[in-house]
Amino acid sequence: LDLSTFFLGRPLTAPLMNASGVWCNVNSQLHALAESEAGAMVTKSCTLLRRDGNPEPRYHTLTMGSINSMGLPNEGHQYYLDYAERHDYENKPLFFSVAGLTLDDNLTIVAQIQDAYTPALLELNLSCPNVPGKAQIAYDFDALDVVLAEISSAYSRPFGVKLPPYFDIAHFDEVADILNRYEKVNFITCINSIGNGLMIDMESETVLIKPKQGFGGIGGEYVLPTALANVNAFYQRCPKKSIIGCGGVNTGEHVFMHLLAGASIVQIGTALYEQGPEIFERLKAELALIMQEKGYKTIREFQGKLKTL
Ligand SMILES: O=C(O)c1[nH]c(=O)[nH]c(=O)c1I
Repeated sequence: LDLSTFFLGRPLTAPLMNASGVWCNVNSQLHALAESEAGAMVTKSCTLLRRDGNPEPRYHTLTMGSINSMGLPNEGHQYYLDYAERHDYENKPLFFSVAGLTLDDNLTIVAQIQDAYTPALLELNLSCPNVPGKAQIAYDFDALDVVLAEISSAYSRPFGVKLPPYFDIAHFDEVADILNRYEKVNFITCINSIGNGLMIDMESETVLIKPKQGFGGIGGEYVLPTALANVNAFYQRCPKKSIIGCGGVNTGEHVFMHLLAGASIVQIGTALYEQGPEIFERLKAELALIMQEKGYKTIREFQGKLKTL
């Protein structure tokens, strides 16, 4: 059974990786991912300088997922550049997530990635929902266009964007039109958490997380239908780009659905946070079993081949 899928022309040993922000803040976590069955991995979104992030509690498990308002805690971009220098790229590709607080910060970080000649692939995070006072770039279509134009002219290599979920067909159309004007945008990662949800503790009649009066990004099972829709919407609208699926994956069936909807790689967030990097072995085995039952020898036989009625 060939579980490998191709991404930007390179075969991956498995179509699985972590979602940025989960199990990838510090070297010990990055090392564990490098040693895991994941076919690729991504660093925590970084800012120019180190950040503590929001006050705790800032993550909480929910019955069908998670709520988080981490607030972009990270070790600063140089820390991840240092990791990228040591990473074994023959073992698995590394994605480098960037979420600068300003366009200038993004340009500074991207220039340093460029100068580092690192093989890491840039995943530009345009969808962090949890920095108070910072609206998501990807929900401001003019700002999105400007950022992509600036990064495209400052960065000479292919890169990708991490998008928030959209909920309106007109928005899929408009964002895809913008993305298709940037040929350097080689991949699109859908979705980031569904921003600014709220969950309540019945006993204490209180919110679950401290930042932003309890408002935070929703992940896990709750977001699977929205994630599949965004993967398929951009898969259909951006035929020259690869789609990385993220959102609601906890079983081989969920992985299969993301691949069928058009994803080349599937990222794991909440379930990885809860279960740790052993999850990749389980998901690989579950996907292999599903493929066997369906008579598929390779992922290419069904990838993107979702049928309509
Ligand atoms: O609060 C965070 O650090 C965070 N949390 C998310 O759910 N998505 C993001 O892109 C980020 I940068």
